Amino acid sequence: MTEALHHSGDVEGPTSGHAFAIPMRTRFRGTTTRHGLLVRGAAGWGEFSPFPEYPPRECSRWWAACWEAAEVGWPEPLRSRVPVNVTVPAVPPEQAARIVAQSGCATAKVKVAEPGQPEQADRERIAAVREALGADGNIRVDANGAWDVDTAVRMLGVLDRYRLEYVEQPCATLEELAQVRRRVRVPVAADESIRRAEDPLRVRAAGAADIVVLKAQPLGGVRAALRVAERCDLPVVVSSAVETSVGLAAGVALAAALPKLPYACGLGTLDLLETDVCAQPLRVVAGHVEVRRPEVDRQLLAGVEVDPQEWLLRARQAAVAGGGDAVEDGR
Ligand SMILES: O=C(O)CCC(=O)C1=CC=C[C@@H](O)[C@@H]1C(=O)O
Ligand SMILES: [Mg+2]
Repeated sequence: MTEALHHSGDVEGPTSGHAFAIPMRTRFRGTTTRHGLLVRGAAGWGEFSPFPEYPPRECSRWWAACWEAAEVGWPEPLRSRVPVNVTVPAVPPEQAARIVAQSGCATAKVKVAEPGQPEQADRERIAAVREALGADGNIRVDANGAWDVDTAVRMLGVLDRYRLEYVEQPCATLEELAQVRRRVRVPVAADESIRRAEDPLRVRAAGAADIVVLKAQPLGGVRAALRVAERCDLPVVVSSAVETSVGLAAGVALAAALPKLPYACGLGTLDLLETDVCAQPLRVVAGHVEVRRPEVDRQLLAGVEVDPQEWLLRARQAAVAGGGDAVEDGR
């Protein structure tokens, strides 16, 4: 595919691109289809795939990441492969155990506090994951900010019987994270408080986290995420935004460029999608993902392609809302 990214500069966004709709193997983050836009620029393919409810101002960082991938490229890698965790959605215990057993990963990140599910479902899922991982495996849980402080303290007391590596975003606000940190043994990782914040750096001043979750697309690209890591000066873990191999390649480039990688990365999410747009997808092999940049396969893309107009408009609105951040963030 040879077309370049047709755009009137990064401040006005793309005039051409390929929108996709890919079914998911299991419901994750409240959806069963992953949507987004792929654009081809001088440096390669970029993915713009903010979640549907995000407003243009928040999507501006997602556009900056896409622009960096398509027009600028990424920093040189420090490693040739990155360790990854398996991602376990809010599924029944038997299915959770199967996902872990088939993954080849030594670390599992398990969704808990799923809206509409009883607390017992979390206890059963974590018990099954511990059984499947064995005593030496690492288990981290992600509540996506759904608990209040008292519920977080109580639930972490129960779930830590299975020995938790850390809890991701137990509550919604920095203040609540800081309160939970003072009351539980389990380390606290900030995710939404980083990627959805006007100022991701407030997390350190608030004493709200032991660990910072870095997602390349939501933070504005690889270089922007590296700057957040440097300024937060806390241990970091890289995680995806459940992208195709195009978007995942940015997360892999981020994990490859970090000086230290103390935690397995949440970059094994291609398995959540029924299919991909690359003939050599960034799949997990022996608990790792290779550091490389897969090419888009035209036939695979055609199989999931949808009308791009809505997504081109969304990307242009994000670019305008960013007002040129892409240039600053992308270089
Ligand atoms: O970190 C992982 O294991 C996979 C990525 C992942 O869990 C998420 C990706 C994007 C949004 C959320 O649904 C979720 C997260 O909160 O980290
Ligand atoms: Mg999270």
